[in-house]
Amino acid sequence: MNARQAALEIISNVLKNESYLNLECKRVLSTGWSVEDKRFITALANTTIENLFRIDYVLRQFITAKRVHSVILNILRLGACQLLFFESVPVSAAVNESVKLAEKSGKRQLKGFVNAVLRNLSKNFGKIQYPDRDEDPVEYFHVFYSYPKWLCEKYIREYGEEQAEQMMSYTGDRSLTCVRLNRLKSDFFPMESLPGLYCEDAHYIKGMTAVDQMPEFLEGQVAVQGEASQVTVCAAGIGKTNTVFDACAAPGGKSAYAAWFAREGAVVSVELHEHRANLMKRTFERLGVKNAEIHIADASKYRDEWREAFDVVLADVPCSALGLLYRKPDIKIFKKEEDIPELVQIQRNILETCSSYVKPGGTLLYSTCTIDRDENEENIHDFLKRHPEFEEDILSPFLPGELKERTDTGMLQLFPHIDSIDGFFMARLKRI
Ligand SMILES: C[S@@+](CC[C@H](N)C(=O)[O-])C[C@H]1O[C@@H](n2cnc3c(N)ncnc32)[C@H](O)[C@@H]1O
Repeated sequence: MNARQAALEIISNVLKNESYLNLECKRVLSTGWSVEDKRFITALANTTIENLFRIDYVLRQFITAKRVHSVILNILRLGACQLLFFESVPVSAAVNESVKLAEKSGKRQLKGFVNAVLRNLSKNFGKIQYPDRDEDPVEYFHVFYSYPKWLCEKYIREYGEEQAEQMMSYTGDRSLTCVRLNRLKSDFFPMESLPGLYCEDAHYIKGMTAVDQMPEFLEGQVAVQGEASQVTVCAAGIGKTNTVFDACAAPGGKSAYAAWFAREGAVVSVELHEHRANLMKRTFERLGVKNAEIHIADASKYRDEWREAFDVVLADVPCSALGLLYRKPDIKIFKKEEDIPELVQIQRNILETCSSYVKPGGTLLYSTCTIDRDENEENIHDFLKRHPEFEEDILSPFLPGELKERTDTGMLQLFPHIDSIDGFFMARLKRI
């Protein structure tokens, strides 16, 4: 298998099975590729998925056939992606390798078609038409930034055109991976890195294609954890002897960090799905977490044994993950507007149940990795209206570094294009 065949397998599986792009990349890249190949395959698969609506829009200007076989369409998508976004790939390589890919995929008879479409595209770059931005900004954003129309409408409505465009055009630096120093195993960061933007324990490693193969990862000195997720745990203000309840805990990133803060206390980590709870068990073993106990359970179902038992309750609820779109572009393709009301209901049920586990005087930290007012601020307003025993607790004393300046309330919405980290939301509530 060559690099383009690998990219074809990745995007075909993602688009056909709605499987996660990062997991498909990991699976296909797990065997015998050079570092250069890994980088190229990852970049090609990611860029194609990230720009899928735009690539399809451009291709439609060069395809006259009514229907195109799915394998050929995916080959054309990869070819067009190289022509549009990969300056380092010569036009001849993008076209010829796509033609070869058609043959290798058993579609010899369509080699001429692939050649004609891509050659035509390469000769007519200047004539590619995009929707008119002034006439139809939603259509323009949808095509140009490859965002689903419902989300373009929502962000323009809620944030205005200028900020919506900044949100959609942000890509971050894909060569950096954020990891956390695991102080349970090491007092100093064991490898070359760039410092975190806000958190003391956050470090960025450059150009690493498989962090989970590094000895420092396998030995548990570092944990792969985005900086926004680390900020969320800091925002909970967990003390050394605290008892902590983590309602939606797998794969265990926040629980493991909480276990360090509460190193003379205890953590209860609840997860609905057994296979994800197993991932968390392995995370804890690797990181040397000994004070966290795993329960496979539905956090929205009340358990009397946990009533008013915890100093800190983390409710890092399942969400639409819109704050991760800049680095997980497959979410843009598959997330539907209709998914949100159901998520809101799940989030409210979990928040409702888990709030009763907070001791009087204790803290409830609600968080999501999304930018959606219904799942974030609206859930908190609804909760506070019905629970006078809770009040917003000012976040800034608990936030690291410059984030202290980002809010003067108990809530904070982070934005990738403003804060250069994932678009998390957090709300800190105190039980009176
Ligand atoms: C956003 S992820 C949590 C990430 C985790 N807190 C971390 O930092 O690694 C949400 C998790 O909640 C789990 N989940 C979904 N519904 C749940 C429920 N009703 N009770 C408990 N866990 C649930 C999902 O399986 C998923 O693992």
